[in-house]
Amino acid sequence: MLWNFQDNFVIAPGVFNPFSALLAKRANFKAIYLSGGGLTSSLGLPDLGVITLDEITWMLRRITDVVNLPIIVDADTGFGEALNVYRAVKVLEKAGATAIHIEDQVMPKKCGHLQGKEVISTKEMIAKIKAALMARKELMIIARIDSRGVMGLRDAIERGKAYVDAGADVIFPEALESKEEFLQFRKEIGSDVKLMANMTEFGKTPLITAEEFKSMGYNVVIFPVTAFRVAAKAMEEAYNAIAKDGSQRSLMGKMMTRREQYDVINYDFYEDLDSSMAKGL
Ligand SMILES: C[C@](O)(C(=O)O)[C@H](CC(=O)O)C(=O)O
Ligand SMILES: [Mg+2]
Repeated sequence: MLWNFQDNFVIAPGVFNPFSALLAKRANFKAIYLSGGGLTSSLGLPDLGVITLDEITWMLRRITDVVNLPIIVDADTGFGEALNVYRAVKVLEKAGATAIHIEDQVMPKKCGHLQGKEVISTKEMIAKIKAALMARKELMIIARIDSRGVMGLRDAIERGKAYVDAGADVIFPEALESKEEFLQFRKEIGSDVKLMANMTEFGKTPLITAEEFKSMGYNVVIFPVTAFRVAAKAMEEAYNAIAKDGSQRSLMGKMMTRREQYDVINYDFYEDLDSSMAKGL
């Protein structure tokens, strides 16, 4: 689905499968974010660039099959060099991505909020951005800068300017460490550049609200792994309770009911379709 930037400010919560995406839509979000961190964890894998283009595309297709919302896709480093970025953009756009972000880390990439990251040169990243622009039809290209934790804020700002000059549609300064840094980044990059912020937990960025990001002039804010982390804790509790009590009695009040679950997946539509088929329509 095409991006509608008319609002000029969008909150995109992270999703990691179609069910989570359906829940985000029911909560009235106008866009969603397919998180590499959430997806890899749900596969029992680390977010170190070990999943393939095919794997994320498969999940993107499953999500866009059932949820009609703009979706930003985490394309990590673009699955290789500029040539791989070119192909990734073709494939992800065809599978329904509205925007993708590619980041300037070397492989193996890491979560942007961890220590020990390394970045590629500005020149190499510009080649990736240009390849992405050549490949896209309408997909938005978000350039993620991972250098704040490696070379400092000044380097991140300079990269931001260079990525804008290369034609990136949106700039994503990763893992800034305070509101002051977000403000300084906005000030120095200029008011006409679209900016995305990442409000992940347990990382380098303190908790900042969407409203605060909006007032600091950011255009998109993602909450990439929040729902996954809450769900993970709830699942852990459920397994432990069953293991301990041999019963789910203590969990009943915490569950989505069967009715609610079926409403999310539009169950009745399929039942009705089946019965009208049986009656010959
Ligand atoms: C935004 C992110 O790229 C993601 O994959 O969701 C991660 C989030 C996280 O690990 O908390 C990131 O690198 O910040
Ligand atoms: Mg990621």
